[in-house]
Amino acid sequence: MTLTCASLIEKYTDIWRDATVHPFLQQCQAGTIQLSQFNTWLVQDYLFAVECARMLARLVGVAPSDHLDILLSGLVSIKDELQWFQRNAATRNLDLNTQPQPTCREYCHLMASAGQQPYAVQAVAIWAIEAAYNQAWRKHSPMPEPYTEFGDRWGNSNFSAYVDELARQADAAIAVADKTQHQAAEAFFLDIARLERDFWQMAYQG
Ligand SMILES: Cc1ncc(C[n+]2csc(CCO)c2C)c(N)n1
Repeated sequence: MTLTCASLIEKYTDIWRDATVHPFLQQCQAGTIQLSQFNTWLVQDYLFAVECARMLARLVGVAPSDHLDILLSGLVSIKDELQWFQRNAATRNLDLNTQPQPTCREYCHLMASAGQQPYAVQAVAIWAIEAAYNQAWRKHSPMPEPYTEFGDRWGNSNFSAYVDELARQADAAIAVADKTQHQAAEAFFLDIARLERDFWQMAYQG
């Protein structure tokens, strides 16, 4: 089977479901999530997003020029998103100057390590990270207040279109990559799916 972003989701249906369906999200939707659980997620996801911005910036350094437009639009969104996290944390009196928990730290290390990979592998990895979030929030939408803005941020159709573009670019890069790169891309996909599940679980444990 030709390796594509869609084929990875198809091959690993159960793993992908566990990455995108979790009691944390279900209880946000039911309005029963505890404040400490939600706040843990918010702070740790901010720390994660900072490292994701660095990963995306490294990708800009190695991407073919016709892939830059999409990647740069992602960087602009992250700029906005980091400020949004900061505003949200201030409203909730949360300190963003916090240590990452082990799962967050492991995920950040994985993103840093992607920098040593060829462009095609990095392109699959960034797609998987963004696609997991897009699908997770979409699968649990609509979110009631006060979580509506969170669901809208990552479940909205503009963000879905961005994720589709990332998949298209990753597919184009992987189509001309060798077997070693295919294997590395698949390994990153699996690590990302596992860490997405663990990240929800980390927040759930408060
Ligand atoms: C655990 C976790 N996984 C994926 C994302 C998705 N994501 C990472 S940075 C960013 C900003 C705009 O592209 C988005 C949406 C996340 N936030 N947290």
